[in-house]
Amino acid sequence: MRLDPFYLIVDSVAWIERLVPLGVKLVQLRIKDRPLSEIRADIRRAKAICATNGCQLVVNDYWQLAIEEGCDFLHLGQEDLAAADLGAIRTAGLKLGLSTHDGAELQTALAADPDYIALGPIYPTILKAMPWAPQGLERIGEWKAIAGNIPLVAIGGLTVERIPGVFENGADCAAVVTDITRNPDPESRTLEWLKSTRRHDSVG
Ligand SMILES: Cc1ncc(COP(=O)(O)OP(=O)(O)O)c(N)n1
Ligand SMILES: Cc1nc(C(=O)O)sc1CCOP(=O)(O)O
Ligand SMILES: [Mg+2]
Repeated sequence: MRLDPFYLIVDSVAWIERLVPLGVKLVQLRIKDRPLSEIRADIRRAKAICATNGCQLVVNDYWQLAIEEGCDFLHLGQEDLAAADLGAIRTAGLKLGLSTHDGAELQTALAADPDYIALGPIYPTILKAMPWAPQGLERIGEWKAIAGNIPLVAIGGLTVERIPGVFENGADCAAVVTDITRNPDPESRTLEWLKSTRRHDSVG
């Protein structure tokens, strides 16, 4: 499966409305701590915006809502995966991306036959507290050698300046939150990400 090399992750549909029309082709809606009714409404709206803009929407965590709302791509962490009904997810035709942070998690992820594997945090992240030390760039190559044809997403502390390193070490895709959402000019930063990642698109 081909994955766009630029993976934007945001915490509201307002960000999707603002940034996806700039040319983003892969976006994750990662909402935390909001009522289910609001998350459902945001998923519905995000789905419509993404369809209009030819962008792949990935829903984080909320696998039942993703099924009920007819979405087609889901991201789960290891704890999410343990609590989810993988059969129901596959029956619904959802593609599935999985987080990994160590070798055991990579084996668990591979056993679930994912559509991509994410490795992180590559660098320190300010988004959330993480028990794992930064993986560093070399770990990307180790993961790619094991993951083979499964697309590999690098995540955690990535910036425009750090893009070349992750692709040179074997990542297929670079995911980002704060380098864009906490930038004083998120639109311009998104355009910089689009420009810098495009040259790493295996399709061209
Ligand atoms: C592309 C991508 N990679 C990793 C994560 C993290 O997922 P998870 O470990 O479940 O943590 P939360 O994002 O749910 O806090 C991700 N969301 N996306
Ligand atoms: C949500 C998330 N998951 C990670 C993992 O390693 O699984 S790192 C991360 C945060 C990514 O945000 P930023 O680009 O701001 O560092
Ligand atoms: Mg999760």
